[in-house]
Order: sequence, then C-alpha cells, then structure tokens
Amino acid sequence: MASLSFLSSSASHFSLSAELKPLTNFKPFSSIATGRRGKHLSLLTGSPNAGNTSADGSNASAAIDKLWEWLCDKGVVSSASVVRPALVPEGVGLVAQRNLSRNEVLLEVPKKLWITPDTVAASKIGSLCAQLKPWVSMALFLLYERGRGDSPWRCYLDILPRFTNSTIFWSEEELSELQGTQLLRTNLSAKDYVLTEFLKVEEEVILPHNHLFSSSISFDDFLWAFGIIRSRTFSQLRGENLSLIPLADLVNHSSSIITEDSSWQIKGTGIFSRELVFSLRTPISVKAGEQVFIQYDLQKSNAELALDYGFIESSSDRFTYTLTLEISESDPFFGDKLDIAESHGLGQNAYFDIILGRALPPSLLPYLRLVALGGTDAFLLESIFRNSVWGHLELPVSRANEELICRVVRDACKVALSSFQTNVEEDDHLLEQGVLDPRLAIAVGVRLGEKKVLQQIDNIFGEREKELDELEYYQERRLKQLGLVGEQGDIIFWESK
Ligand SMILES: C[S@@+](CC[C@H](N)C(=O)[O-])C[C@H]1O[C@@H](n2cnc3c(N)ncnc32)[C@H](O)[C@@H]1O
Repeated sequence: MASLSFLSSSASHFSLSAELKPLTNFKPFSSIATGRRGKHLSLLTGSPNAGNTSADGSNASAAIDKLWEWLCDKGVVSSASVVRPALVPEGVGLVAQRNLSRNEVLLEVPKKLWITPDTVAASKIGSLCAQLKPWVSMALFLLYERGRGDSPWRCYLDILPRFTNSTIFWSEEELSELQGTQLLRTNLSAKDYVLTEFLKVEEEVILPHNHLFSSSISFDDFLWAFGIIRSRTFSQLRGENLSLIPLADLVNHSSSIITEDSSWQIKGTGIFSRELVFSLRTPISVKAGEQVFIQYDLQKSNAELALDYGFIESSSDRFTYTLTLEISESDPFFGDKLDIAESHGLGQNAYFDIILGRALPPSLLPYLRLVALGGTDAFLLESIFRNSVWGHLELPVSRANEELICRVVRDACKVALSSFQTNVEEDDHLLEQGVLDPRLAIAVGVRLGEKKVLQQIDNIFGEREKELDELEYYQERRLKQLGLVGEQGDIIFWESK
C-alpha cells in the first residue's frame, strides 16, 4: 500500500521531505494471479483447477442440493428451515422460505460442524499443524481435505467458489487498473505475506509429509485457501477463534444494512447449554423468496472490502486514504519527539485514515506539527513542557511550522495524485458509462475514491495556507495569557513614569 510519508530532517531549517513509501499495515487476519475474470459462481469439484463453472447453474445447483442433504443428515436443517441456500447474483446466498421478521433466527450451526484450529488439531494432519498460525493450519486442512476422495467435508468443499473478485485473484492486467492506489500496494504485501507463509509451510510440513497430501500443493492452491478463509470468516472470529461456519458463511453482504448490531452470536444449547451453536439472525424483515443479507463490517474501507471479499460500496464513508507520518531517526530531536508521540498513544510511525467527507483525525495536526517542529520552536520539546506540549501542538505553533506542514502535505498529495493514470473526471465518466466488468468497476471505484480523498486533503491544507496570516500562534497566545497583549492584538509596554 502506498502512503504519504513525511520525514523530518534538519529541523534547524524546517525541512521536511515527502515521499511515497510502502505501508506495511496489511493486517493478516487481518504473485500469482489466477487469471480468471468475472464469473464468480464457479464451484469446486475436487480442485480449483478442475472446477465446474456454473455458467448454466446446473452443477452449482447440484452442489447446493448435496450440501442441503448433508446438513439434513447432520440435523442442522430440515424442511421447516426458514432459509435455504440458492444461486443469487452474489454467488450462492440464503433465501427466505417464508416472511421473516427482524432479528428472527435463520439457522443454528453446531460447533461440531465448524472448521476451526481445533478441527485441524483433531485431524490426521493435526500433529503437523500444532506450531502453525491458526489460518495457515486451516488453509492446509482445506487443501488436505480437498485432496481426499472420501473427505467428510466434501459437500461443503464443493460449494466453495474457485475464486472471488478479491484483488488477490486478479491478473496483472486487471491489477494495472489500480496503478497509483494504496490498494495495489496492500494487495502486493498481502500476497507477499501469503507467499512467505506458503514457502515456510511447504518446507516444514508439506514436502516432508508429501504422502499425506494426495496431490501436490501449489502457491495458487494456498492462495485460494487464504482467500476462502479471508472472505468467509465473520469479522470478530479471528486469531485462535478463526472459524469457517458452513451454511452461515453463505450469507451475503448488503450496503443497505447499516445496523451496528451483530447479526450472529455463539451461544450454548442442549442440556446445561453445553453444546455451542453459531446462531445467525436477520437484521431486517425479509419477504418469502427474497435473499437474506447482513452487514459484514461497517468499519472496513473499500480497499479492505475489495481485498477481503471482492466488492466495494458507493458510500463515501468507505473511501479512505491512509497517511503515514514518520519521525525520522535522523531528526536531531528524534528522542524527545518520540517520547512525546508515545505518551499520546502514537509512535515513530503513525497511520491516519482520512475518510472522504469527514474531518481530519484529531491527532493528525498535533502529530504533523510535532514532526515538523524545529528551529526557534524547538524549546517546546524541552522537558519542562512535557505535560503541556500536546496541548500546544493542538493549536498552531508558529507560522513557519504551520506553513511547513501545509506545504509538505500538499506536495505529497500532488505526488500521490500524479501517480494515477486517470483523473477524477475520467473515472467519473467511466462509471457513468454504465455496466463495467466487476473487477474494473472495483478498480475504478477505489482509485476514484483515493483521488477524491487526496484532493480533499489538499483542499483542507490549501485553505489553511490561505489563513496563515490570520492564525494565532503560540507566542501570541502566551502573551495574551500573561496579559501582555491588548484588545487589538497590540503589545502592551510598561514604561517607567
Ligand atoms: C461469506 S461469502 C458469501 C457466500 C458466497 N456468495 C458464495 O457464493 O459462497 C462472501 C463472498 O460472497 C460474495 N459477496 C457477498 N456479498 C456480496 C455483495 N454485496 N456483492 C458482491 N459479492 C458479494 C463475495 O464473493 C464474497 O467474497
């Protein structure tokens, strides 16, 4: 992911430099592209490379029917169930079998049917996976089970898509539409991360135990498993709690559902509530025959939605640009600045998500002023100011400091904007033209959003630059506090009579 980075250098002449640098804040749970486009409804039949596309929908429908039978056998669903899986525009989804009221329970999946790190531990490959990260062990488990002819998970594996429109599955050509975006960098670091994990697990587990895996496992296979886990796990079920919940993971996302309340819960049932079930509810009322949707995660930006699930939204709240600021180690005041930043919950590097149409994050300006602080303003870094310095940084410190942060931010925005191939008008025009390929629509939406946020940041600091002469700075505020400035801003002198 690209980000704006402001490195303070020689504070004595207030020089800051702006550069684009990779952002390393891809959150794992938090190249090789498959080269397949568009059609998302491709279901697995044994291996992603041998999957049937569901262009005619018949193979997909057969796989859905088998899943249903399997779930009936397990006692999870019955003819009385209120939802059933079906083919929908988003792939497979859950369709209401009768009118449903808000908060009605849709399904309950017992823990024995979840795929979790515990499921892996109890399997034949469990002992090999003990030291692995939860998601890596689950990825390996999916691939191990996929390779077994008699897998007890076959009916579930067969409804998993071969790919989604997540950017991790895009071809180089498709990715070129993201040129200049932070998403492109994040996607790269995500794939690098998966590759690193793959090479490690290949060397430590897969190759030494080749006989356990019926076919060789490639990076493409591992990436598929990563994409499946990433797109199908519920937001709060991460780390050790990472779980794939068959049937519940068929529910699709809708932007029109904006409730903050979670649509699911894990609760105890049976005698003494000992058996855990995953219970999914509908956040809104739904008519018989309509698809049930939930809100996946209100906090995710469009770049995160594109990377995790392969779709974006049009809401401006989803468009963000992450500013990365850094206190340079070569700054003569590095230690003091770091100390001040850390005592306010920030560090040597600080990331600020700027959201389209929203005010700047409150700690951005103080941090920027801190990074830029130097010269005659450096006295604020002295230890006697340690308890009050942040308060001073929340307001303009000096004209030079304020001018410097405006200039650096605006220069960095211009550099970032110049790295896109298209401008806002061209992207708007493309979107107005109508139906785009789904991946191109994601690319255009994301790059347009990032550019709009960059323009917004540039405008904010541009306006600030115009006000530099009117702003009140530290010295003036201090004189006022001491009663040394008159009503008109004139300095009061005491002359001896
Ligand atoms: C948890 S799965 C839901 C089941 C999935 N539709 C399937 O066919 O298996 C999440 C995936 O469904 C698709 N999806 C869910 N909501 C969507 C939406 N609003 N628009 C487009 N695709 C969506 C995306 O491919 C996403 O990665």
